[in-house]
Amino acid sequence: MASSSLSSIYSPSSSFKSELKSLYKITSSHLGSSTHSPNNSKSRFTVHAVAREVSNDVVHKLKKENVGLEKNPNALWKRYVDWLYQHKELGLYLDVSRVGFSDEFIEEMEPRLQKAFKDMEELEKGAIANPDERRMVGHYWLRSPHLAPNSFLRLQIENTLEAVCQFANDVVSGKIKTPSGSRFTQILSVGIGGSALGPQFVAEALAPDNPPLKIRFIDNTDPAGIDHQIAQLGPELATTLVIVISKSGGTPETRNGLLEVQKAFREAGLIFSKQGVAITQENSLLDNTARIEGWLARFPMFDWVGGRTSEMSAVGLLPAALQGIDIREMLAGAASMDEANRTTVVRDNPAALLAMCWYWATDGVGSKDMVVLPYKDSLLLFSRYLQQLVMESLGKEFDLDGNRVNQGISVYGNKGSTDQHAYIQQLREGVHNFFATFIEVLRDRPPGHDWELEPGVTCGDYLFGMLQGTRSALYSNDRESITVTVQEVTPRSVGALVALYERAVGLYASLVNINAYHQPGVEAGKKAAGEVLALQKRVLQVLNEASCQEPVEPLTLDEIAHRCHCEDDIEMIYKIIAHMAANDRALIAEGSCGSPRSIKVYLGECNVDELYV
Ligand SMILES: O=P(O)(O)OC[C@H]1O[C@](O)(CO)[C@@H](O)[C@@H]1O
Repeated sequence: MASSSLSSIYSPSSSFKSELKSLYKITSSHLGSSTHSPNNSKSRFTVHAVAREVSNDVVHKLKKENVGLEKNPNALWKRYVDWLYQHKELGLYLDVSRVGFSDEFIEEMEPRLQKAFKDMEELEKGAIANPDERRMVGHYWLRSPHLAPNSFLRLQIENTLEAVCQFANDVVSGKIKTPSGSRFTQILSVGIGGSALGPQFVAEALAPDNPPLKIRFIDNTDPAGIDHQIAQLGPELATTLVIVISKSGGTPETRNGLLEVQKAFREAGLIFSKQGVAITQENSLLDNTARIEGWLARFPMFDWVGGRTSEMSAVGLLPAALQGIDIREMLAGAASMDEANRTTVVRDNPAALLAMCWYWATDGVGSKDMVVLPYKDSLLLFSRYLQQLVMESLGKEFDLDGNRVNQGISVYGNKGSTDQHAYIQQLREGVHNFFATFIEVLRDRPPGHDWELEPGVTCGDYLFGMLQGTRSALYSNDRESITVTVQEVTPRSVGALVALYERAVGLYASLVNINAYHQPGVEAGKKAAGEVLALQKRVLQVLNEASCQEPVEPLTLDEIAHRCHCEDDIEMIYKIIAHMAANDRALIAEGSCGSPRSIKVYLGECNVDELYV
């Protein structure tokens, strides 16, 4: 695992380090001050107060015995080399040396990790790994179809990939044209959550400067946001391929986005169906709509692929291919990473190393947040992508045995070094409630484009220095970090990163005994939103009746609540009225929204048709 060639790259005695001292306040305040002082209470690794006894008894005990992170440079260098994971073919390294796990902890975790490997093996063989929804979990087959548990699934995957490639080629080459006979120039992707975050991340990371088709996203039900995207397209709406992505085919935000886009098409005199593509489960509402309306194309989303792990399905592959991104390379990178992650030797398994470090750092109960800091602009959206992957997978109320555990790990981050000028101050010196993950990219620019902005120093050297400096600065103050290094941002390395984190999440879920593949908590918010909209309809009906009277009868909030038989919902009724008034859909006859008890409301128009509904 240890690479001798890396030692020169990462040499702790590099003279460049001293030059960095002047670069950044936080960095300069500590570099060189690395004396180990086990009795110094400031450097003690304190156990987070909320660590519970559920699954973290081992880590809790071991951390208490651990008096501080290793600070001796020689011992640290040894730890670095001993634990460095390298995937030669992918050019990917994983450094966990700045996480303070002890040998005893490794020993204690070994059987748990072996159990997690076994769970993963069963999952890959087609076990019902999502017991609540009685579903298989097959995102790993998407990049290795031969591993699918039967030939039907294998063919489904292969045929879909073939269809995606064919369709993308035909659109890019101009064989498939717009109704007016010109080439497609833009993609408008409509989807939310896992049906948006992967494509957004990959577009930002990999789309060339001048892609064959440029991509835009509608990932919300914010009317102003939708208007903005459509306005930005302007006359190019006529050459826009609209890809509507929804696994369930019934997500309200996505449906609204579609209806808004279809309206824009009608107003522009365009035929939506000739430019619309659906990616969804067979026979979903969206699938049936697309089929009945005769959309340009439909691609399947499989029951056994979750939204947040769908980047290697048609969801991620079609938009990527249309932007000229080599999707077979993405798949190959993911497949190689999966292969590496199948070893049961923990040290050689990067996903297991990540899961183990998360367990250590968060006491196995999410007591610390994961701050993800890619030092590369094109990887900006990686942290956002990981936020859903990790939090929707691990944030669970109950474990697999029905115990209330309230698990999860919070994820946030944007990019370095930008964030150094925003919140790194708190990370180094403030509340100690996180561990960091640095994502490092060794290649700064394509070959032949670099130049020295100072003698011997390039712009990329500064970025490198900021990363190394921040890592050191955090560590010297007992803040743990993981570093994932890739040579370059390529389709292959991006595929590998996606696969690495998908597997780490799956293994961690086994360690803490939860179902990573369902999301029951999301339903509560969706249900409540539905109830608000139902209440709004009743309020409108009551207001309409009063507004149709001669003379019009403005109503107080109490009167509205009473007539709706919803006295307990008066606060929500007030919010509905305030929202409608702000959008000129309800008129305030007396008082103002600032003093709820004073207002009297009516509708500007009486709708007789609605009176007896
Ligand atoms: O692809 P769909 O079915 O529209 O769902 C979008 C997102 O909504 C969620 O179901 C959560 O509400 C996510 O898991 C999913 O990625």
